[in-house]
Amino acid sequence: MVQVNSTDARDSDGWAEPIPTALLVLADGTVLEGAGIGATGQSAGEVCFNTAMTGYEEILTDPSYAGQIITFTFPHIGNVGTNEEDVETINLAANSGVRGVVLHADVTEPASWRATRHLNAWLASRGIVGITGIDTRALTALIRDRGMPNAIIAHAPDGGFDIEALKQAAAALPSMAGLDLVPGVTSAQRFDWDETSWQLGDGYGKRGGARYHIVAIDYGVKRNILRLFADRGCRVTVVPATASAADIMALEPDGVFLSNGPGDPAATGDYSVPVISALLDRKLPTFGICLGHQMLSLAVGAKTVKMHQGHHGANHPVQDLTTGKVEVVSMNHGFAVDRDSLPANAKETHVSLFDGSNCGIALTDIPAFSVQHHPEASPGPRDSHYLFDRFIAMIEAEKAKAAAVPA
Ligand SMILES: NC(=O)CC[C@H](N)C(=O)O
Repeated sequence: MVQVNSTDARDSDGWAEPIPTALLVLADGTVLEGAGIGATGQSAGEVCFNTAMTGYEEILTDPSYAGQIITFTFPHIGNVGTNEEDVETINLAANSGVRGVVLHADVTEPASWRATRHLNAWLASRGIVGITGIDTRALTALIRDRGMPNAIIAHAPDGGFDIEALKQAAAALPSMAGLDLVPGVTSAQRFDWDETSWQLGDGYGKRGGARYHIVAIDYGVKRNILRLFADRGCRVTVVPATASAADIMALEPDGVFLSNGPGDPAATGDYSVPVISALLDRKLPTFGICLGHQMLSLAVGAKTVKMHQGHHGANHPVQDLTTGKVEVVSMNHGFAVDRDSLPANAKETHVSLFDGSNCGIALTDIPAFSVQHHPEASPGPRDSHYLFDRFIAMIEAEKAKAAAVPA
């Protein structure tokens, strides 16, 4: 059984007998014992592993992780504490993302001038249940062998658990396949975004004049995506996932952005595909990231499939087939576009060098492209920032074409 350092209970001989104060109960009945951190209580999700060595706060606030429990393979989670600035979700009031955190070591003490809070207190304040003392290497190996299991994560400081009830609850959890989790994370209202990237000494900035207007459909958007548009002189209007094509066209966008987000892309098809198809008919420049990439692919008739172990990390090699260049990227997805289902007008542009899965498409007859990875790099390497410039260049080219057409 795993080593725990939890409640300091002593038996009659005076020996410390650690009582597990948290459990991770997998759907197959496996019970992993550890010490609770963060919020008390229990929550449920699909367990994935994330190999990123930096950026746990951005990961823990990425709405794409709704419905999932993250096992971090890096051993120093907590080392830079937490702050108010690195939150990625738009929805500050609640934890609309990850359902739980699994660590091997205790939370590392923070050592960063930007830290305002210890990770443990921050997790509790956001209602995120966590467990430490887990053999994360063994859990990662299990996920590699058997795929991402459903689980219940439970934290009770007095160690009082009804293990049979937890096993039953874990076994009864629905598969992530078929789950539409966008309604739980999308914004309720339309809003404007003008914040630009963080600079040492200045913090976040504000956009000056605007060159282009981007309408971003919020399926669970991350802040840094919006900042990278603002950095490039774009006025950004964020609209809820329920916005119609007519609502979006009424805003007169120069380009449309399809955001990242949680859950099974195919389960959103009833509302995402008709809107995206209608926008594609208008030949508006369109750019999608992650869930947005999967939705653009669905809109042109391709299929998505559930992956065995998914891709979650900040160190994944992806090749841009249009230039031949390899970029190291941030990844977070459990579904993938089936390249064999791509129609003739969708060209594969990016491919994962880990497993060969599809990582990007561009349409040949419409100015639209999308990628599976996270070019916003928050967290992660900045190799893929060029995709935002590629999108701006696409908007410019379309404007030049329209201007060249004789009236
Ligand atoms: N980051 C994302 O947008 C994730 C997309 C989708 N929910 C998946 O798991 O594949």
